[in-house]
Amino acid sequence: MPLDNIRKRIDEIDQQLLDLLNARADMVHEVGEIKKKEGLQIYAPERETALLQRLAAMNHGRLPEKSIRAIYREIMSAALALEDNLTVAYLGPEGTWTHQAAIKKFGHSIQYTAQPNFADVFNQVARRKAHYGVVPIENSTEGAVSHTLDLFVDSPLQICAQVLLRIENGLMASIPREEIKTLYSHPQVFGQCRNWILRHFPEADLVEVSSTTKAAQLAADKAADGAAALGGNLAAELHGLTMLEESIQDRATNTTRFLVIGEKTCPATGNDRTSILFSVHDRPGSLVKALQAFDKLNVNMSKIESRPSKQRDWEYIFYVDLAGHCTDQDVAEALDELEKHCSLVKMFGSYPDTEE
Ligand SMILES: O=C(O)C(=O)C[C@]1(C(=O)O)C=C[C@@H](O)C=C1
Repeated sequence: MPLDNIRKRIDEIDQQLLDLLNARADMVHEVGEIKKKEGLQIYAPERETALLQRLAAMNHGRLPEKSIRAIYREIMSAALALEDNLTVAYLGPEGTWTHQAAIKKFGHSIQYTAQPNFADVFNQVARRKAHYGVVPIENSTEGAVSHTLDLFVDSPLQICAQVLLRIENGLMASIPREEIKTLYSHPQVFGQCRNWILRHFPEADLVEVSSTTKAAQLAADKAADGAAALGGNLAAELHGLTMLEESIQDRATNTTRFLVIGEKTCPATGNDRTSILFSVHDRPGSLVKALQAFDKLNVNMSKIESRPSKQRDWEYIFYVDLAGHCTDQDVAEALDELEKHCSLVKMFGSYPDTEE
């Protein structure tokens, strides 16, 4: 077919697509009205998971699953913006990895509000200034983000979804590599790039700052003093820096898991994860007995962390992730059993155990 004819055909298909997208938007508007009337959550991760799985199974065309997911992420983002002026708080400033994780989960049509620290992300959601919040919880190289864990102890908020993001850090600056004397970055990023720093900049001063975007800003402002930053592409772009070296993290698969927090948790999808915290009585064997609850009911524990309780010295809170949903019979029974051995048990969410 000649090029002009093909383009004419594309124009016709686009017209059909647009009509269909608007027909979908009409239905989404109705869903929004029902949700408002019945006080249901606007964001429905369980529905999104089912929809994406169904589309992947149905798709026999030329488009790869990755592209279908990206297109539908934006279609659902537009839907969320239509149903309500959906607002998501994240650990800012703009350009941080958390910002990128939030966009990966909620797309470009909704509103975002950058917060200066973790506590403010929780507060914005608890005070209903934002519908949801996005915070990092653990990195595959550096481990737990303890600040986030601590905030769950007293928070009424629940986890409703997770996002996994591959973290590719680079060296960015506006000066040549030989002039670099100081490296700015977030402590987690220094941890993720520890060996690379030792190999390439053993003499440099390392200065920890609150975010990679802040680090990029300082690298731009203090270039004359030999400043550079470690962080992602978006932070470099925002502050007009050049990426002098990409992908400098010690592990190529370096990934951070982020959580979406809101007022309610998510219904079961068949592939879920449940996050709880507990503390045990100060008696011999009590931690072992508590953990045996999971073994007894054959519930897989995918993670355990401990943090000081901050109530009494040498008293700890344990954070555990379980495979399954809190409404699954085995998980529910294991939690009942756990309660018998603990001074405190708190469930803070069951959500789809997505791989991205
Ligand atoms: O089905 C819903 O509950 C909707 O709100 C619609 C829709 C969609 O676009 O399909 C939009 C957002 C939700 O997170 C899930 C699905």
